Amino acid sequence: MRSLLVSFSRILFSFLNPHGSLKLSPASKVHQLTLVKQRSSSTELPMPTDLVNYWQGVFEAQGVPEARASSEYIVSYVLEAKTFQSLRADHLSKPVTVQQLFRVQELSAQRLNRMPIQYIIGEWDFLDLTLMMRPPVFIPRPETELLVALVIEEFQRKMKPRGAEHRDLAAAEASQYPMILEVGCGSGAISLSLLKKFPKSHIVAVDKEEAAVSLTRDNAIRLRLQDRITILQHDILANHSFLLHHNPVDIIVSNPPYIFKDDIASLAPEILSYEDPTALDGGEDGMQIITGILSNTPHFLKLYGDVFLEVDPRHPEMVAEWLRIHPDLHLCVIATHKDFCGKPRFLHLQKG
Ligand SMILES: C[S@@+](CC[C@H](N)C(=O)[O-])C[C@H]1O[C@@H](n2cnc3c(N)ncnc32)[C@H](O)[C@@H]1O
Repeated sequence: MRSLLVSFSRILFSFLNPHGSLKLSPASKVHQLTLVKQRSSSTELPMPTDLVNYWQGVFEAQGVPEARASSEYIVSYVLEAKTFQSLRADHLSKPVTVQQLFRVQELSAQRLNRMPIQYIIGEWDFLDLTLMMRPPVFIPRPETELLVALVIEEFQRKMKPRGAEHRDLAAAEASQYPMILEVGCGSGAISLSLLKKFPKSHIVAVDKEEAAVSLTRDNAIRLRLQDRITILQHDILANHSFLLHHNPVDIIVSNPPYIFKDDIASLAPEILSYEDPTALDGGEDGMQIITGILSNTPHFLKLYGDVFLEVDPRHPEMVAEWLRIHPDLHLCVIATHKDFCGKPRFLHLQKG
């Protein structure tokens, strides 16, 4: 019994010191003793639930946000399950292996360095898609799912024209396989979700960054959607010659970089240290890419075409003001939609 305790303590010691420099709080030390006591009577390796509890304690002690969720994601990933809840009973009822224990330690050390969990496990769900994630490409946020839902709603509304709303039959038919341009595709979350929903659509997805273009391409291939998407590395603020080969589109959609320059420094360490600043920084007033997109609508967008944008809650008024001094664009704000927190987050504009 004594040798069992000693060997488990050794394993535990190394797994308690993922950095060597990590200082554990007194609470974690108490937890360490409890864990040894609980497990030493049966086996020298911890059970998955003990491991989750343990790393949750370490993350909490070190001020890592979403400590429980982070710990559960890491342990379930190492045990090859999507979520901790989906782990089968036979997994939960036997101790982890030494390899699994060290893999959890390795990934947890990354989390202690504030790497987002999405980069650690290398994938993330967006609507009904599982997308690969790679730093520094922007990690899709839950509110962007609402942006996609708005685009889908608008398509579906146009597919069922009635009475006075029925502009013309050709437009209604075209809306069944709309041509779409996404500016700033990142991991491909928006474009690929729309392609999945609209099996006849074609999308042109552009991004300034090579890492984003390459990740969108890899995700498109993984989801077998590569035949209906044209992915281009392009800066929307540069000339638009890239679109000379493409017809104007029915829809432009974008979740552009829209953070005000002064707000960038106050973002969480997860974002500041790992995500590409190009994906976030919208310039002094957060409007740089937004106005870049709107200024290009004469070249990109069909008459009666729609623009859907995710923006900062201060932007809807600023965009309306900006459009007042750019009447030549013939764009009008159709609606502003709120996010989960009730903040004005999405703009629907139309050309006509
Ligand atoms: C907030 S991220 C959105 C990514 C993805 N659409 C999503 O919602 O998860 C903004 C994206 O715009 C790209 N971007 C920034 N400036 C750009 C520009 N001038 N032209 C094209 N893309 C740009 C960034 O590289 C980044 O991938």
